[in-house]
Amino acid sequence: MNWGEQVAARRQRVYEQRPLVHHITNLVVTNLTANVTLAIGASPVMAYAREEVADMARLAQAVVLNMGTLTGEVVEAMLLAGKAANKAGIPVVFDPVGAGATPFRTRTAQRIIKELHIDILRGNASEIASIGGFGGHTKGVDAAGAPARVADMVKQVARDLNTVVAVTGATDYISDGERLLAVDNGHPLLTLVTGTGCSATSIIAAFRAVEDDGVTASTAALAYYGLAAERAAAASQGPASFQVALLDTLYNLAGEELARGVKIRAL
Ligand SMILES: Nc1ncnc2c1ncn2[C@@H]1O[C@H](COP(=O)(O)OP(=O)(O)O)[C@@H](O)[C@H]1O
Ligand SMILES: Cc1ncsc1CCOP(=O)(O)O
Ligand SMILES: [Mg+2]
Repeated sequence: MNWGEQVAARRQRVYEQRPLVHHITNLVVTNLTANVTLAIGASPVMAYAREEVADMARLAQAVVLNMGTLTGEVVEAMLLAGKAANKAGIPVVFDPVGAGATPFRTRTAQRIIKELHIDILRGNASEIASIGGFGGHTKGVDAAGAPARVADMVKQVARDLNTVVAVTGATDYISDGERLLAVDNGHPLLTLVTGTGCSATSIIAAFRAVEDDGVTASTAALAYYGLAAERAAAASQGPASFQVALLDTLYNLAGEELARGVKIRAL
């Protein structure tokens, strides 16, 4: 099977299996990421209370931990959910939003990675640079300083942390420390809608729920998402119509059309 066919097959699996994705996410993107998860055929649930996060995580087929609007209570909830998921063998996908911007965020990202088994770490280049000790700085939640050779950094951080790392940007890079893949799909309008990185993480989690290999799941999810963005941009006048078109395109994009449009390179 070529990459295009593999992407279409994973997208079809999500649609058929409708995995439940438990999110502990941020106040900004809660609605968008729930709708993105529904549009691709999966099922979102957002639950934050320390009293229930472990139970909810055990019901899910994947867990998203997203530290976008962090509080002390959210950190405790993420650790409880993550530990329950780890114990039950449910994949955990971590989005370290804003790591490198403040000491609290950087410290929390390190703590989550240390105390939990993270299946996939997805962030922008400066968030991952900060976690991996590659310097750089994060401007709020947006990528700012990052090393020149992002691809090398991704592979090195994946190796150091013994996990799958997916770094997004104009080109996305995915590695488990051995394999290294690049995805060239995407559109600059994605940077003008808040929550599009968080949505990438949600789609990766849904794909990981139906695909045990984290590199394949992340690569397929990002190619599908990036191609949907290209198609949506072609039918949009600006960020607002783009956000609406993106949900519609994610819902409709599948099969041959998806398989033909993906741009994936092995490095
Ligand atoms: N300049 C760009 N051109 C095309 N696609 C992009 C560009 N920048 C980011 N993307 C895409 O936008 C999505 C969100 O990525 P990114 O902006 O890096 O995340 P975050 O919002 O967490 O910083 C990803 O799917 C990525 O491929
Ligand atoms: C703007 C903002 N502030 C805290 S979380 C958040 C959303 C970040 O979403 P994304 O990383 O997907 O752009
Ligand atoms: Mg982000």
